[in-house]
Amino acid sequence: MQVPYKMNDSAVPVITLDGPSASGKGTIARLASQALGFHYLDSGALYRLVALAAMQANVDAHDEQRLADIALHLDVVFSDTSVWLDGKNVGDEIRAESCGEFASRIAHLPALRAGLLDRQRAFRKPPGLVADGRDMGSVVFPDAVLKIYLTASTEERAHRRYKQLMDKGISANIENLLQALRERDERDSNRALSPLQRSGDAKLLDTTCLTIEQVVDKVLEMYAETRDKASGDA
Ligand SMILES: Nc1ncnc2c1ncn2[C@@H]1O[C@H](COP(=O)(O)OP(=O)(O)OP(=O)(O)O)[C@@H](O)[C@H]1O
Ligand SMILES: Nc1ccn([C@H]2C[C@H](O)[C@@H](COP(=O)(O)O)O2)c(=O)n1
Repeated sequence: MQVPYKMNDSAVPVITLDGPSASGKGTIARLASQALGFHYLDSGALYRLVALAAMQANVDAHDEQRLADIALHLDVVFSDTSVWLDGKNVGDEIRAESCGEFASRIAHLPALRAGLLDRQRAFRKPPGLVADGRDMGSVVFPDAVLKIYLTASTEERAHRRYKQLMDKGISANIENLLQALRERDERDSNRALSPLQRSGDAKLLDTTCLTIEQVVDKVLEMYAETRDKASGDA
């Protein structure tokens, strides 16, 4: 397990991107982190890894103690191109819709979320971090210098996911994807703990009509404005 950066965490800038499924959080967070030379945290991947490990061990979605135990003891390595669980490349397996669905069904459990907290915070290392998920700005990094709520219409998100699956040679049906996205949004937004919601201090970025490049530019612009303001205030 990684050792959290302890000296003065608050000196390490964090940009958070929270939002619904298939809004583009992962794509944008990764590209923005590369542009800034920052570290990148895909928090959804951690929930998916717990889901995958649980499915492989036939753990019930209601067995909070065992799921929390899995979360605490995940043997995971992130590389630039993939994710390794117990020494096995599971990059494709965790991206499966079934894995995302199971992750969403277990993500409401308090002990599981608590079990992933330190692991997520350990990604905060100099020179900075871009983190994407559902509760990055509200719970995991409440002192982030820039919080963005990234979204797009449900239809556009379903279209993006459809194209993503087709490009990978996985057959999909747009109506089923729409339905699955609506159910996932509903579940992620209505749980009691750390629900997906735009917090008051998060900037809204609706990407429905924007290209990936335009969204990345917007995020970098917002970060530059935040830094300019901070140096003006100092
Ligand atoms: N602005 C955009 N315009 C067009 N396509 C986009 C845009 N942003 C992202 N995409 C595409 O949409 C798909 C979904 O993006 P991505 O996987 O980054 O979403 P996500 O929010 O991280 O999803 P999840 O929460 O399910 O992990 C990808 O194929 C990505 O290339
Ligand atoms: N910060 C997070 C990240 C993810 N989850 C849960 C809810 C999602 O539906 C699921 C999969 O995430 P994705 O890879 O689609 O971003 O994991 C969460 O509760 N909190």
